[in-house]
Amino acid sequence: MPLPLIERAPAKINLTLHILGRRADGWHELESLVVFSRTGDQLSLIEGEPLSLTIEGPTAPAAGEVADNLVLRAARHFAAAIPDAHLGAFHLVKRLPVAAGIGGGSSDAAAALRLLARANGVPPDDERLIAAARKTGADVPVCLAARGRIMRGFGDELGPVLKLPPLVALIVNPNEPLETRRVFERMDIAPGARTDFGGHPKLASGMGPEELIAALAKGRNDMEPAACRLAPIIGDVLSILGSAPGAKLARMSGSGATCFALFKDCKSAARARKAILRAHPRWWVKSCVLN
Ligand SMILES: C[C@@](CO)(OP(=O)(O)O)[C@H](O)COP(=O)(O)OP(=O)(O)OC[C@H]1O[C@@H](n2ccc(N)nc2=O)[C@H](O)[C@@H]1O
Ligand SMILES: Nc1ncnc2c1ncn2[C@@H]1O[C@H](COP(=O)(O)OP(=O)(O)O)[C@@H](O)[C@H]1O
Repeated sequence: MPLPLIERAPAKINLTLHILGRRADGWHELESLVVFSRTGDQLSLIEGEPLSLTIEGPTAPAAGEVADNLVLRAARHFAAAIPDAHLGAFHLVKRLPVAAGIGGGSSDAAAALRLLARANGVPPDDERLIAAARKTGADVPVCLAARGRIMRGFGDELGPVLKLPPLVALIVNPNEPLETRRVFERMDIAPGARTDFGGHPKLASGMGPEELIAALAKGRNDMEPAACRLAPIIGDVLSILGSAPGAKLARMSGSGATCFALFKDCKSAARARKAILRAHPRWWVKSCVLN
C-alpha cells in the first residue's frame, strides 16, 4: 500500500469583510482581508484508487452526507478540468466547526485540490486548478494557497500574498451553526445595488502588529448585524471577547457564528481561553496564531 499524501486544511479568518454590493446575478461583491490559522482539519489521499472519501473526527457528523462533501465536489471539478488525471481515496479528519464562517469545507476542498495537483504533477498556479477551485465555492480559491491576502469580487479575485506579522488570536464558536446563504439573504441587498458602508482600510506588506491592528480597527465585518439578528448569541461572544483583558479587537469571521479576538500577547490569550471555557464549556475555543 503506497504512503498517503497529506495536507492540512487550516481555518480561514476574515479579519475584515466589507460587502460592496450585490451583482445582478445575486452574488455579493466583497473586499476582505483573509488570513489562516494553524488550527484545522487534515486530509490525506491514497493515489490511484477510485474516488472515495471516509471521514472521522469530532465534527464529522455535522459535515452532512459524504456524497455531497466539498472534498468530492472539488475532486469532480478537478477530474472535469484535467480528464486524464488519476484520483484516489481521501480520508478527512474533521475538527473544525461546520457552518461556522471559518471556511472549513472550503479549506478541505482546497486541500483536496492541492493533493490531486501533487499526485498528478499539476503546478499550484495552473489555471485549470484555479478554475476547479472557483467552481467548487466562493471561498475555495483563497484557501488554495492559504496565505494572508485581500480577496475581492465574489471571492474569485485574489490580491498578492501579504507579508503580515503573526497575530495572537482566540477563535470562539458558540456551537450554533449558521448557513452563509441565510446571512446574505438577511442583509437584504437588492440585486444590482451598491452598499455605502465605507471604504476598506489601507493595508500593506511589512506592517507591524500594532499598525495592522489599528488599520483593522477602521474596518468591519458587514455581515455581523445580520448574523447577530439570526443568532443573538454572537453578540454575547463578541462582548465576552471584546472585554477580555489584553484583547485589542474583537470581530466576527465570515458569515459567523465564529468570532475572533486579537490579543497583545500569548499569556492574555491563554488566560481568556481558560476563563471562557470555564464559563462556557460547550463552546469551541482555540488560541492560535493568524497570518
Ligand atoms: C461569507 C464568506 C466570506 O469569506 O465566508 P463563510 O462565512 O462562508 O466562511 C464567503 O464569501 C462564502 O464563501 P462560500 O462558503 O464558499 O460560499 P458558497 O458556498 O460559494 O455560497 C454560499 C451562498 O452564499 C452566497 N454568496 C457567497 C459568496 C458571495 N460572494 N456572495 C454570495 O451571495 C451564494 O449565493 C450562496 O448561496
Ligand atoms: N468538508 C466539509 N466540511 C464542512 N462542511 C462541509 C464539508 N463538505 C460539505 N459541507 C457542507 O458545507 C456547508 C458549509 O460548511 P463550512 O465550510 O463549514 O461553512 P463556513 O464556511 O461557514 O465555515 C455545511 O452546511 C456542510 O454541510
